[in-house]
Parts: sequence; C-alpha cells; structure tokens
Amino acid sequence: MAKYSRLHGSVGLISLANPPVNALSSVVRHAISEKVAKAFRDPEVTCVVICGENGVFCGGADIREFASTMRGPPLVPMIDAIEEGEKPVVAAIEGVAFGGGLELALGCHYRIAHYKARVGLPEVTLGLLPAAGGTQRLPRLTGVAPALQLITTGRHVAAPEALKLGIVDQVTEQNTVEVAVQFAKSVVGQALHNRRLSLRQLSCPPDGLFEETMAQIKQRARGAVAPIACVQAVKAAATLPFKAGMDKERDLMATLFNSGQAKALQYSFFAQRSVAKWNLPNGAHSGISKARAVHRAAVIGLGTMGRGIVVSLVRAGISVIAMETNEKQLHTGKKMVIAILEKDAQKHNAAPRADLVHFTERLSDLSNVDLVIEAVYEDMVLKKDIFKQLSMICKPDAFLCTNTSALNVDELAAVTGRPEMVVGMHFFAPAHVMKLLEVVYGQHSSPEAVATAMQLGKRLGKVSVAVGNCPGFVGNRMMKLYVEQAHFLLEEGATPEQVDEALEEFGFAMGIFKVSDLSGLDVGWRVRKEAGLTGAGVDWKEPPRRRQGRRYSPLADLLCEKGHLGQKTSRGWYLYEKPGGRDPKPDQGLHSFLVEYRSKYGLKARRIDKDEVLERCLFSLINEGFCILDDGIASGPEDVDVIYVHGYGWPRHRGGPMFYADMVGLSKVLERLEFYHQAHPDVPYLKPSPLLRKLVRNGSPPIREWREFLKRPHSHL
Ligand SMILES: CC(C)(COP(=O)(O)OP(=O)(O)OC[C@H]1O[C@@H](n2cnc3c(N)ncnc32)[C@H](O)[C@@H]1OP(=O)(O)O)[C@@H](O)C(=O)NCCC(=O)NCCSC(=O)C[C@@H](O)CCCCCCCCCCCCC(=O)O
Repeated sequence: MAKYSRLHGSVGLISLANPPVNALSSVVRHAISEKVAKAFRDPEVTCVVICGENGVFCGGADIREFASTMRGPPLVPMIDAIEEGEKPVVAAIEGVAFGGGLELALGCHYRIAHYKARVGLPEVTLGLLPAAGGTQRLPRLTGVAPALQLITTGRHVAAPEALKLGIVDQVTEQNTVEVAVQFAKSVVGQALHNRRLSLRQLSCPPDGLFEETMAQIKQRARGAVAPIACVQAVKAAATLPFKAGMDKERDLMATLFNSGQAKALQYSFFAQRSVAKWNLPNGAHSGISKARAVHRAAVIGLGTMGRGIVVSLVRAGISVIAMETNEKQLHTGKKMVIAILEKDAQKHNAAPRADLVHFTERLSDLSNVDLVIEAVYEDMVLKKDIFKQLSMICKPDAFLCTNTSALNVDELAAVTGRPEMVVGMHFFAPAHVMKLLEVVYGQHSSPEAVATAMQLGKRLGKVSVAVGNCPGFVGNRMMKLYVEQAHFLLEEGATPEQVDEALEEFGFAMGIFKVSDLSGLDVGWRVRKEAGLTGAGVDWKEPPRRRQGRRYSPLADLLCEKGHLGQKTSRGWYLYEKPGGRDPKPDQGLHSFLVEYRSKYGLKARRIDKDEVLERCLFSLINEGFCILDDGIASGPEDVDVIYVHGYGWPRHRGGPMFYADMVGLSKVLERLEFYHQAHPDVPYLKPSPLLRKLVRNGSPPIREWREFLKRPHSHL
C-alpha cells in the first residue's frame, strides 16, 4: 500500500509501504495512483514528494506477481500520469530505487537521493527489460551510452555516481525526505516542461555504438536473450519518437516475459534467497540457530585455496593468522596475498589491509582464534593430524572448519575432542573470486557451528548453501558423473572439441575438457588414486576398462602418466602454445592417441551428435541431483541449482540442473535415462533415481512442489 499525508500545509507526501522492499505490487500501484490523483486534485497541495518507508524507496515491480496473470493498474500509465501532472513531484530516494522503482522516480520531475542510496535497472538479470519506460527515459537523461551500459548489464550505481550521470539532481547526507520536501517547495511555480523526460530530445549516439555493444553482448551472453532485447529497446529510444519507443519496449517485454529464460532467472533470484533459510535433518534451522561473531580467524595452508580464503577474510575486515609449514609456500603465499590486497587498495583508493594478516609457520600461534579453516591438500592422514593438534591448541569454543572438497567431515570431527564444533567450509577456486560456499554439516555439527559458517559466508560476500556430508558433497558428487560421461563419449568416438562445443552452446562458459585443462588433470588423478580407481590400490584382476565392478575410463590417467596435465604442461585434452598458456587448440597428437586407444580396446568409433552429448552429460548429473535430494544431502532443488549456477558455470538463464529437468519435462528425462541405462548397463548411475520415478508417477509436479515428495526431516534435538 501507500500512505498519504500533508506536510507544511502544501506538500503532499506519498510513502510506499510494502515491506521489506516496497515492491510495486498491484495493491501498491493502486494506492500510488489513487494518492497521486488525490494530491493533484487538492487545491491546497502545491507539490508532491514520493518516498518509501523503512529507509527503502522501492525494489521495483513485485517479481512474485510475474508468475500469475498481472492484475491492478499497470505501471506505465501510472508513471505517465505523474510526469504529466502540473504540480512538481520529487522522488526522495533512500536505500534502493531499482527497476520499476527507478522508473517511478524517472517519471517524477526531480530526484533527491541519500548519499548511501543505490539506483539501477536490474531487469536484465531477471530475463526482462525495464518496461515501465526505463529504456526510453534513462537514455534521455544520461545520454545513450551510459544508459545502454546500465540497462544491458543491470549494474546499479551509488548516489554519487548517479549524480555524475545526471540520474539524480541532488545527493544529501541529511534526512532525505525533509530535504526533498524543502526542495519541492522551492521549485513550485517553475516550468515543468523540460523536467518531463518523455519530451526531451536525445542527442545522436556515437557511430557504431549499438553494433559494437550488440557484438560484445552476443559474445558474452552465452545464449541469454534479455541483453539483446535491451539493446534493441535503447536503440528505439535513440531512433524513434517517445511513444513509438514505448511501443517497442512493450513488444520486446511481451516476448521476454513468458520466455523460459525469464522464468529461470526469476527462479534463480528466489532460489538464492531461499538457501539462506537453511534447515538440517535434525530439525535445526536458520530461524532458531544463532551464529557467533568471528573476530579472529586462521587459515592453514597457503596454496591456491588458502590464499584466496585469506584474501576473502581480510576483505571482510577479519583479522587472520595465515599458517603454512612449507617455507617456500609461505613466502610465495605471502607475496601473492599482499599483491592482491594492494591491488584492491589501489582500485578502491584506500590503504592496503595487509596489517590484518599475520603469517606464521607455527600452529601454536592459533591458540586464540575464533575459527580455523584448514586448506591443505586432499590427504586424509594429513588433515586428521592437523585436526588432532587443533583440538588441543585452539581455545575450547573455537570452530574447526575444513575446506575439503570431498573427504568425510565426520571422520575429521571424530579425531577432535569437539565434533560439534567441526563443519566443512568448501570454497571454490579462486576463493577470493568465486561466489559459492558449501557449508557441510556433519553428524555432530552443532546448529551454532552451521549458523556461524553460514553467517561468515554471507559476510565474505558468498552465496552459502548448507549441505550434508557424503563423498563430494553436492557439487563434486554430481560433477564426477558428468566428467565420467564426457570421458566415455571420447571412448565411443567423440573428440574433446565436440563435447565442449555442445556444452558451450548450451551456455557453459567453458566445456568440461577446457575446465579440466585449466584446473589440471592431476587434481582428479589424485582423487581417483585415493579412491583406489587407479595407481597402487587397483584390483588388476578386473578387465582394463572396469573398476570396482563397473565401467571405467582410464583415458585421463593415461594422459597424466604421460605428463599431460593441462595448461600448466602445455598439453592435456588440448594443446597450448607454452606451459601456462590459455588458448586451447585441437591437439592432433591427442586425436591419434584416442584412435590408438580405441583400437587397443576394440572400440568402434561412431558419430555422436550434440543431443547425445548433452543428454549423457547433463541427465546423469541431474539424476545424481535427484539421488542427493532423496538422500537428504540437499534440502531442496534450489540448493542444488544455486550450487551449480554459482560454483560450476551452469548458465544462469537455464536456472540450474534441477530447474532444467523441470523445463525439459521429468518424463522425458526419465525416458532418456532408461534408454541410456539399457544401452550402458555397466554404468549404474544412469539408472533413474527412485525420486525421479516417484515424481513422474505423481504427474511430474512443478519444481516448487518437489519438497512435498522428499522424505520429511525428523528432529534429533
Ligand atoms: C531490493 C534488494 C536490493 C534488497 O536486498 P536485501 O539484501 O536487503 O534483501 P533480500 O534480497 O533478501 O530481499 C528481501 C526480501 O524481499 C524480496 N524481494 C526483493 N525484491 C523483490 C521484488 N522486486 N519483488 C518481490 N520480492 C522482492 C526477496 O525475495 C526477499 O524475500 P524472501 O522472502 O525471498 O526472503 C534486493 O532484494 C533486490 O535486488 N531485489 C530485486 C530488485 C529487482 O530486480 N528489481 C526489478 C524488478 S522487475 C521490474 O521492476 C520490472 C519493471 O521494469 C517493469 C514492470 C512492468 C511490468 C509489465 C508487465 C508486462 C507484461 C507484458 C507481457 C504480457 C504478455 C502476455 O500477454 O502474457
């Protein structure tokens, strides 16, 4: 709703009141239209101020309403009526003015912003465009180039930048509403004609601007359509009269509005928020579990992961003890951490925060920290030794966390005298860049430990997802099968280029073989050795392409044995110009190796099309996602999807693997998995998961109803 009051006798004040973000629901739109008309009618009122309650102007249209038929007065005529009014209307912007909220402000004749406020048009991130005049009014205010940049990226800007761009007329550190009220009174009687953005003439954009922007967007959009529609809409603003531009904006929006991409991106928006409301099988949940403040943390191990974690902690203003026993690694790690922090400082024109880190070789220095994150390499024996020592050295209420990407958190907890204080904090490399954090709760992890790790993740700017303890947790457990299918496809006749091309066309930033070359083939090799799939622990009585009773491809092991570890050695699945090179080229040597390999094992190469690549790789991953839900390792499909979008390069405009399964149709996924399982009976994970079967039996309900089919968590509390 919106409230109306009269200030100083002549100022009509309209306050949007729809917590938490004053979204423009149909009730709010109705109330604004009514209150504006009332203020315009009232002869005592000479000017109007529009603001939002609770320190937020407006978070835009109510996204939840997009899922059903839109009701209530539409935004466009409401904003037009404000602009056409004969009394000056001033927007008093606090907190945020996003999307429809900024469009509402652009319909006002003036905008005053608090210096901490942010404004922007993030619709493109929801698969939409600003369709309440944003694509037509913003370019008329800022010029075409800045508007094009803001609208196609969804970037929001702080008030001082908004002032420079001309989006707001004044920035204040005082009470914004009071300043706006005084301002409104001061402009009463002045002509409004040139304050109406719809009447402004646009100056000519630089030559080639739209063509260049379109080319860049097509290259980086990975198949997303909304950024392209945004360019077309802004181009209409630059080339057509306002009314015709608005028609174009509406038509483009109508196409986007019902698209699968918009649905996927809006699902992603809510999924990201839903994972913050975690719950555990023992009944603990975010609503009742209190996090403890972390003032001092420690990181053990200064390899790539450890360094990134140290940087993330420092960026959040937490003091860190960075511990590493290897002198050379300590020296390199220190240099790299300081270099990143200095670069940060330069970027933000601030003093470097290196004083927050203390580098040490001694574990005993960790006695007084609130939380430790162990980030040494994946060796259970080494990790156990560290946890045993930590348990004796650290103060009794310190949390002990491991950055393991696959090992058993309970096994580590068991060697400590405080298993309830142990959780996994699985960061993704590089940890100071990647947004995802899997918080792994063990059998004994206390609600307080989980809450603290989740809260710390939030403070570090991560998207944190609480997951259960199993080999590989959620992300890597699913990934393993996806990678394995890709290797099987090579055995059957595909090349790395063919597989990667299909995955990149689907929208992944990088195909799986390019990813493997980037992270190094030895990473998986070490894991397979630990699991007894290659190296000393193998049962050689099995046929060569079978391990532990099922199909196995030794292709990657053979490359590792040849020293072809990916980018770092200039050869892997592709060829690079030099060690550390970044530009993958098809490798004729690898192709010949594949031919020899197939002939050695009597495998006949066949033509494999893109559909098969996608189905084999993605449906096996999705099937594992259903198993994970069935096992209670993830509490809902949103958890799995958020993990894949933020940690594994799954294209956001496809929502995530579970959302994609819903879009494709669960019965189709089931039917194709049955087909592939029949064709490959020696690959057990192609057997459709019981949960998938159950959902199909129950009429394939939409994803938002899947939780009803999951086993109910029960409380041990
Ligand atoms: C605002 C934020 C920055 C706040 O961040 P913060 O961290 O403080 O809080 P949270 O993110 O956790 O959010 C709190 C809470 O609020 C919910 N929420 C936030 N924003 C919205 C919203 N806009 N709508 C609904 N709910 C919202 C959030 O989910 C949380 O609740 P929960 O229960 O989940 O915990 C931050 O939240 C943020 O960035 N929000 C999104 C801002 C945004 O993207 N805004 C743009 C919205 S889209 C828009 O405005 C569109 C307009 O341009 C134009 C609309 C015109 C419509 C015309 C329709 C025409 C259709 C034509 C097609 C017809 C074809 C046919 O015939 O069918």
